[in-house]
Amino acid sequence: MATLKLIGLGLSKRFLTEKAINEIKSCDIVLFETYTSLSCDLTPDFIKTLNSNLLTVDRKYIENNSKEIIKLLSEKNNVCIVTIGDPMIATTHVSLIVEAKVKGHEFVVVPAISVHCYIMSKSMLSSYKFGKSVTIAYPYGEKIDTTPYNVIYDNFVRGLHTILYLDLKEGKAMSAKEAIELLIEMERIEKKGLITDERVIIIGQRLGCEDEEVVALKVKDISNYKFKEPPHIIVFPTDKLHFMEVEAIKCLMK
Ligand SMILES: C[S@@+](CC[C@H](N)C(=O)[O-])C[C@H]1O[C@@H](n2cnc3c(N)ncnc32)[C@H](O)[C@@H]1O
Repeated sequence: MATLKLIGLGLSKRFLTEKAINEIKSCDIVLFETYTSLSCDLTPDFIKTLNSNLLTVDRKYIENNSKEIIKLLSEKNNVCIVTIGDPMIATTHVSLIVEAKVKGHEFVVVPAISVHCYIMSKSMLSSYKFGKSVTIAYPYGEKIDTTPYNVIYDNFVRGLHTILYLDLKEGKAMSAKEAIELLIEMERIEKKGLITDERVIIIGQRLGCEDEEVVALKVKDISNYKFKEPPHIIVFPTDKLHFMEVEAIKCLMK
């Protein structure tokens, strides 16, 4: 019997906890999954300085190789899967824990600062008023899936804010500008009046890094705004704002 550990790294080196460092050092095998998020400085080379027995793994490895991971555990290796951000927020590794537990292994989850709570905090909006989150994905061929638009709309009319994660596909991270262009396309299809020139959204760029930036912008000003390199995340606020939320957004306006 061995232990499967899901370890969160936080957003950057500055947010790596002592607990995560000690757990990584104690693993027999470290699998660094690099496909659910990205960081300015948490690289495989850096994690190797904590534990040299590291393998960088992609979605295919994690999703198709659960047998390999269970085999490593059966050979009495403590296996650690390390993830940027929190290992359980907007990632899907829980099935590995369930499989390991069924086979008689132990598990440990090491939480970490997630981009989800980081942007909630930096947006200064009421944490009680966030609805379902959604990912804006690159279109599949010509087809634009308007699910994100409808999730935002449902939250919006219920007085709830929406966190928008942006797609990460084959190493390419979607920018806030690309995401807004897709939402404008979705508005052309759905026509519910959600995405207008005057609508204000909040954009977090490179959160947790030295050069992070959180700004509120009107949709009409996005095309001329000089964004930093991704990763980016968006908060789409409802228009049913508390007066203090109105003031908070003014503090972020460019
Ligand atoms: C699917 S979420 C994974 C979240 C991760 N499990 C966590 O808890 O932080 C990844 C997306 O969040 C956003 N993101 C992640 N890190 C970010 C950062 N440091 N700054 C801005 N956005 C970020 C990007 O849109 C990225 O594609």
